[in-house]
Amino acid sequence: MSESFHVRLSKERFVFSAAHFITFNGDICEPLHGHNYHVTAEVNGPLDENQYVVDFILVRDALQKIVDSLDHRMLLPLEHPTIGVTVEGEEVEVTHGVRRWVFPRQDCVLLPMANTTAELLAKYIATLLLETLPDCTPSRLSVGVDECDGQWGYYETNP
Ligand SMILES: Nc1nc2c(c(=O)[nH]1)N=C([C@H](O)[C@H](O)COP(=O)(O)OP(=O)(O)OP(=O)(O)O)CN2
Repeated sequence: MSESFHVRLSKERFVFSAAHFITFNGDICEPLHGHNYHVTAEVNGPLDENQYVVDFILVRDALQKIVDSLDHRMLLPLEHPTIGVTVEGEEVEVTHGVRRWVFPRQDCVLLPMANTTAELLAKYIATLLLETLPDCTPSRLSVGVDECDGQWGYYETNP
């Protein structure tokens, strides 16, 4: 018989409201728009001395901090092949072809990813979560990001 345990954190307050745009199908670029993103996380592993996979509270508080850091921000990809993102003092200039936007630096989150899709945002959040919880070494971590009422992108890792 094989058995496994996991915990899942899926709370109403794991929400961030942020603006973004992505490109798709080559070089089609969305207009700037926003989402109320929802986040969930699932952690697998053996039980510890408390009979926990991991303390809900630790994961809850770490995930909440990450979610809050993305709330009310412009999400910008630093590794996009055709979206240019340049920090100039207190401003961020963003270009794509002939289009150009300028945002206050403090309103932006500059993200190490090629496109701000739900999938890559889920990977970013999972990576930060593992960094924030060095004592948590799950056999599997899955993070989901919902862009709009049921359109989830997931990232899963076996660290
Ligand atoms: N697999 C993915 N597919 C798509 C993603 C993604 O991140 N992963 N993202 C998008 C777009 O960002 C788009 O904003 C989402 O599409 P849409 O449902 O049209 O979003 P709206 O906020 O406009 O929702 P409405 O219900 O139409 O108001 C596309 N695909």
